[in-house]
Amino acid sequence: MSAALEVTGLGVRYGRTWALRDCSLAVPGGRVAALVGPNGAGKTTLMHAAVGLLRPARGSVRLAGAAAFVAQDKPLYEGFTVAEMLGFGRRMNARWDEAIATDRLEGLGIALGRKVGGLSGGQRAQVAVTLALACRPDLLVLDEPLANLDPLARHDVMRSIMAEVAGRELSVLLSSHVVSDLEETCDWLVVLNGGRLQVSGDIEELLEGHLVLTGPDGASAAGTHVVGANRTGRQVSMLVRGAPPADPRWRARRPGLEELVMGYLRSPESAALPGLTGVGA
Ligand SMILES: Nc1ncnc2c1ncn2[C@@H]1O[C@H](COP(=O)(O)OP(=O)(O)OP(=O)(O)O)[C@@H](O)[C@H]1O
Repeated sequence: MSAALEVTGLGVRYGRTWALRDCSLAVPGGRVAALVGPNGAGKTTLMHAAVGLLRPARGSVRLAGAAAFVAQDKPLYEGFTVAEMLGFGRRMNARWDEAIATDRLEGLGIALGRKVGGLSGGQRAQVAVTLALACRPDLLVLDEPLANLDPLARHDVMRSIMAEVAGRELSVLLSSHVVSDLEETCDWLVVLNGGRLQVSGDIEELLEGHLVLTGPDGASAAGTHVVGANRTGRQVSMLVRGAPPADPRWRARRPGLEELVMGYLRSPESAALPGLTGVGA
């Protein structure tokens, strides 16, 4: 399948400060891509550039179709009813599909007559996602859709997004600070750190292409690519890419998604991008 989103040599700056530099990535169609990184990494900036809300200083963005964007603060009119929000969406979007919106809200048990201001955080997130889906996007871009939601609501929102991806030709790019929320749902990982792209790839291939090694300080790491290392007393724990080193004192296991992300974020100079050995595109 061709790329749902292709970003080439992207550079964005606010005044004199570069928020994104030399960012190139491609998210294949039909994927749910997680965009993670610390505060100020450039996630919102990348999303804004992807959906055309800002013009990059350098590089280009290519989308396979139409994109819909849900901003971080889920802008909804407090005084409107849900039905009035749908009316607003209908008037603003030529591609609007009313049945998508009403069926989804009915399935979620959100009555059209409810005032937006009286909805819970989870219900507001669901209404915002519904408004975006009713525009029949090919790419749904969600900036921290799970922020301020309790664990149950986070799970419900992610599960409902998964159901949409399974039911139609849709790709999703969503940012989050809580990596554990993404593990079940996302199959593509993009890590940004300090305005630079560190990781872009298929999550399964990334996890299979890395190992966590633990062993005594002084064990040789020759023959492997070290992403980052942690020392506790005389023990060393390392995230490595590719084959394990020959030294038999190492114990090796596969990393979890959070360990992989943390390993890269702690070592901003490391990168796992298509074309590097041991990492799938
Ligand atoms: N409108 C703006 N004017 C000036 N600087 C900005 C503006 N928007 C973002 N920045 C800066 O650009 C950098 C990237 O910001 P961005 O909001 O894209 O990061 P983020 O990864 O989404 O952060 P967070 O996780 O905190 O939402 C930061 O250093 C931020 O201060």
